[in-house]
Amino acid sequence: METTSLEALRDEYERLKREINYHNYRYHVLDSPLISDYEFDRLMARLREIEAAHPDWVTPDSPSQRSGGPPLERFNKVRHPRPILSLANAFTLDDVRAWYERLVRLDERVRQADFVVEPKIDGLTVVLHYHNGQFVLGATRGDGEVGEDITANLRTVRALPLRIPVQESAPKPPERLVVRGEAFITIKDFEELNRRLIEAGEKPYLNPRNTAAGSLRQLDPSLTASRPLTLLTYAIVDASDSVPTTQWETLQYLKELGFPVTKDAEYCADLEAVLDACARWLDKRDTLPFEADGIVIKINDLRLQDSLGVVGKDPRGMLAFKFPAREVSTILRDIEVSVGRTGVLTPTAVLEPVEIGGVIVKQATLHNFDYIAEKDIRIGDRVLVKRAGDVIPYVVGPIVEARTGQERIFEPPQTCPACGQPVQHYEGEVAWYCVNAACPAQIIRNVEHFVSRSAMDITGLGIKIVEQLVKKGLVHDVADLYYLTKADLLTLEGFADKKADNILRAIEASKSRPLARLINALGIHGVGEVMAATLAGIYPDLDALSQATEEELQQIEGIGPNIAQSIVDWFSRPTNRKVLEKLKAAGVWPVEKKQVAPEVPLPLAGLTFVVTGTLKRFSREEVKEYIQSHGGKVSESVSRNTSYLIVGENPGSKLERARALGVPILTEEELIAMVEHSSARSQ
Ligand SMILES: NC(=O)c1ccc[n+]([C@@H]2O[C@H](COP(=O)([O-])OP(=O)(O)OC[C@H]3O[C@@H](n4cnc5c(N)ncnc54)[C@H](O)[C@@H]3O)[C@@H](O)[C@H]2O)c1
Ligand SMILES: [Zn+2]
Repeated sequence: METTSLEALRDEYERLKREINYHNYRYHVLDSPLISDYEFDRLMARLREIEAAHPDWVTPDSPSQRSGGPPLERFNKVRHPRPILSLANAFTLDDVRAWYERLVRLDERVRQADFVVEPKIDGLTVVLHYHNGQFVLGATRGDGEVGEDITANLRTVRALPLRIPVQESAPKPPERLVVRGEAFITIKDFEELNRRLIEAGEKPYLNPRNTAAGSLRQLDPSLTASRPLTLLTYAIVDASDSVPTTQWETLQYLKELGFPVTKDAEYCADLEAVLDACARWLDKRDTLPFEADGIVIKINDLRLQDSLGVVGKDPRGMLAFKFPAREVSTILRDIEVSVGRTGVLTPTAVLEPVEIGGVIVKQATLHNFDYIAEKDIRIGDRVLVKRAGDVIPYVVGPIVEARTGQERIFEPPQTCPACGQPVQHYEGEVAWYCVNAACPAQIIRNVEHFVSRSAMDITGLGIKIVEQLVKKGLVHDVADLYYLTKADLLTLEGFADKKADNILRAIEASKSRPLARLINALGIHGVGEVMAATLAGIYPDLDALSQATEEELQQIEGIGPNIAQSIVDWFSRPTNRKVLEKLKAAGVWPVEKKQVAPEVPLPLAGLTFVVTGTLKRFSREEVKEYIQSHGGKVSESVSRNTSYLIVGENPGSKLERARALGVPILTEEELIAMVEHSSARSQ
């Protein structure tokens, strides 16, 4: 090697050591990492590569020679009875085979060895001391030799037995027993914790691991107690009496004593079984209730394992097989907003391209504008991006500690990115909408809805044809359908005389549809079939409807302030008015004879309703307004005072509760029937 490149390598090595030591400090001491574990592991892998080529460069202060971080000053120190070691990593099945081959060369007995594989819980190592069955001391790993005394905090962890054996019938433990385990937060509890924080207007946590670590290292145990920490144990560090000599028996033994032990450990008779388990676990990882970053492969015979010794901080007889990365950090360059087919504005993260689990990711979802605000995600932030299974990559949140001050707060746009028209927000909904009937981003869907069975019912105009019409520029809004000529249609793929004639005839026939269908066909937010029929019963034509005020509309049964606002807003938009003019000019202008609505007592007066699941004819907002306008009350939760539960598709836990309380259950059809029946009766 030339001297210059050797010097450069040496520089890189020194730089890496500094960088890794800094990230170790952020992760282990501050519980506040700046990069993802995946990126950290890559730095470590590079360091090891250099050290393998230049063993003479390695000094005791190299991160490869140390485990964890030094204990914090504010805690009492605990010297571990034996070093609390780390694990070497494998990223491929070949790495696992190579590990095995190395061991066999070192000790022939490994050829006969059996193994245990366990999920590698992404939490915090804890070392638990028991004296005469009493929990007397609990420590963090610290630097592997000396940890922090967090006994008071660990006492608040419910899964930790304060006295063993938990069951009288179990064997009596040795007088002194030191057990190693992992403290962590389950994915479900973590999400629940974040949900509560967001509700309270506080900032959510970024990941379960650092939340668990931070929670256990609080000076105030009552803070720890308020966090949903749990525990799994997997090893005996030290004992004053004889204890099992295999890993498999150790797990059974710990369980007998009353310690929490994973249900997912597997016994493997040989290397083939281990490799098979590694492959299976790549899918199985998602079934775990906690985050796991891999599985740990352990030689079952603990004496053999011990005799193989340690390299740096890693015992030779164990290996971590790491799952492909799912979370990587990168820079959020920009936030782009697009409008979907339903008119919903959706923000997308434009990322500095980054590899996650073998795929280059350049974009990720940010869900909606509320999400960006709740997580305080800013343009220019270093963000964590997650890509798991088939899920579209999404931004987990910003790494606030990495901010430079150059980040920009994102403001949701006031206008639609596709058509430039002002966007609309509805009370109680997260989304922002473009409600322009001529918005190019929504035209295909608008036309599809317009021609559908429950709207203008234009038979033969399927999705493929609608797409062609829009793409060829023959249709810019729904009114254009009535200006199509036979010549236009014949330019479409697969069209001959007869097909064109049929479609023109169907379009012509739709002109005589009743007003209710036309109102439904316009696709006004919050106005479905039921509401359209109500409106058509009151207003003779679209001119009359377009002049209705919000106050006036709110007098109508089934219409509350949101839908009233949505209707008035729709008719006030110049682009939508133009569509109406074109419809009128084409003769699509049904007129209803006006009925005089008699005074009727409200049919749902005195009743309280709760709704669960997705309804077919109403949105949540609509059904609420429908019930309220008919005199009923709507409540969020089922109680003894609930008169009826309205059930849609995929109902939630409210259904079980209603059944338990004997609350009668209705479908939405039954609700409508109830209203109409009692209206008819009272007339
Ligand atoms: N993002 C960062 O800046 C940063 C910095 C430092 C370290 N890290 C991360 O921290 C980890 C390195 O820490 P490490 O030295 O503890 O190594 P490790 O996490 O790779 O492996 C060892 C640890 O695995 C845990 N473990 C979980 N389940 C186990 C089981 N069933 N059997 C045995 N052990 C089990 C133990 O706590 C043990 O300490 C890596 O994941 C690394 O990416 C990240
Ligand atoms: Zn638009």
